[in-house]
Amino acid sequence: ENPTVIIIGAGMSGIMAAKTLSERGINDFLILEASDRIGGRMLHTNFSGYVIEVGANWVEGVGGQQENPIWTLAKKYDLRVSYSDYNNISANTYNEEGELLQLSKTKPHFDLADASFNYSNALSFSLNAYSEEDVSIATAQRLFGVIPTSPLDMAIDYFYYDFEIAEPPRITSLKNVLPNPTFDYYGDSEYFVCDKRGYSYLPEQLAREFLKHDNEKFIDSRLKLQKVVRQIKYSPHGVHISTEDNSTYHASYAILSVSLGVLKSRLITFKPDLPYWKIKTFYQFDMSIYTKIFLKFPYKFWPTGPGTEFFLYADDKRGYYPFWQHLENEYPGANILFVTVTDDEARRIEQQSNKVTKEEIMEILKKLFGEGIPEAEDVLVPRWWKNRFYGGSYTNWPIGVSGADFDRMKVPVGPLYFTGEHTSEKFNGYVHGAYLAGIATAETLLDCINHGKCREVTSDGLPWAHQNNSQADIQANKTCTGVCCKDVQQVRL
Ligand SMILES: Cc1cc2nc3c(=O)[nH]c(=O)nc-3n(C[C@H](O)[C@H](O)[C@H](O)COP(=O)(O)OP(=O)(O)OC[C@H]3O[C@@H](n4cnc5c(N)ncnc54)[C@H](O)[C@@H]3O)c2cc1C
Repeated sequence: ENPTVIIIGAGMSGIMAAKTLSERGINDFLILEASDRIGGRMLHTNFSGYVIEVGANWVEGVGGQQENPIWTLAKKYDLRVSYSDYNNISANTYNEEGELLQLSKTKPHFDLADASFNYSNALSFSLNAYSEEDVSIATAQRLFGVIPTSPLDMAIDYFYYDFEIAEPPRITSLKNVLPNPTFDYYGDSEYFVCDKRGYSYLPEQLAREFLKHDNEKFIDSRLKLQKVVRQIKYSPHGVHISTEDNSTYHASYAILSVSLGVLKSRLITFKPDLPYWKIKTFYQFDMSIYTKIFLKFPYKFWPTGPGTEFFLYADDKRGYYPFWQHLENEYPGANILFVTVTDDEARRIEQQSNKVTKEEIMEILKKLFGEGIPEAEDVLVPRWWKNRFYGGSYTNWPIGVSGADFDRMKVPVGPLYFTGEHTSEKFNGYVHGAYLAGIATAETLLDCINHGKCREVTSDGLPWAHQNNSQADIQANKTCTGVCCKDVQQVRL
């Protein structure tokens, strides 16, 4: 039968949207998920006998005044985690020749990066306080007076920025990315998930709270797996959704939780086309690529013990296999290393064979640990960018996108509601962002269904409530930039 709401995607945000609807009395919903599982970018696999996380790995932002809701869940479900201590990275840094650098050599460079980072955070506050225009993080570094150019400084710079946000400082918004609200709100600590059940155990458990299941699997007809949505027809009367296997579904509303990478692609066509302002916003925002390449060796040849978990390699080329981690703390005896690459390097690596990638990696490891090291027995190279259900790893806020632009990301278009990590203004890119976005989008829709409070937008896609303008200002059409405030249309007709 025709449900009230169809939710597209069963990642963290889609599950939270459905759960929120269910808790608030809307039980006639349908979840259409392209893959054969719940969790989306929370994805684990078995690699040489060990469960590793191919997608989201850390609960990020722990130990602050407010508790990260994902940390609350991790505790509730007793998720196995390991504290990530990055403090010793300056003692584990190798130069371009593969030489382990003395702390006395690296410390001044890390101290300078720290000072630059603090300056950039302070500058961001002042830009925000005075509503000044946004600049990139790289511009802040120039204003500070230090631009990382040596291999060592570029590697440290990579560790400070790219390793977290997966894109370089020159394209990242200072105003919206620093200080990172995740650490600002929830605390500085990060915990690495290393649980046999996988990180996706959390969205699965959340789904079990409202979907029928037996011990093994979900048996609720409202969850349909392997349903790839290809077309959405929408009108004031509702939505008609077609999937790749030629099924069609009808509902009054749809919540799209697919990634920004999918929205940028042509996987789903809309009839009529989405408005220009909506599509432009999707294209303006960045879907970054963050790739963890796992390698299994017959024995370990890298340092282990306290303070060795992470190491940095400073190649001449910025971002060339820079950040490494061993899994001895989590899985003693696993003999697994992984290296993280992002952005252009991740894109390049996705397009070459695993054999070539392995050769490139072995060349670096031989430089660091000697020619006598054994060959990797197994290598895993995830391809998030090429995967049509993701089109990248997670979003990053680039310069040139204002808060008003961002509001257009989540604003509904008629009966189509949007959720997902990319719609979380403060926590985009994170699991907790997806979790909170799912709840927020469902609540917006509930306001419309239950109270007739449906979002109004201007013809330019700005939510009507966006500007806290006085009525007089609105009438004088003063404070709306580039948009006529009077030109309001009720999208849900
Ligand atoms: C490599 C990597 C590392 C990360 N590391 C971290 C980390 O350490 N900590 C952290 O907090 N976050 C991390 N993240 C980000 C985090 O995983 C995401 O922010 C979060 O999981 C996104 O959830 P979502 O529900 O918004 O989207 P998704 O998880 O992408 O869910 C969307 C769902 O829609 C489905 N779908 C797509 N297209 C269609 C279609 N046409 N029809 C039907 N269904 C469709 C997808 O299969 C998917 O299940 C990482 C992500 C990646 C990829």
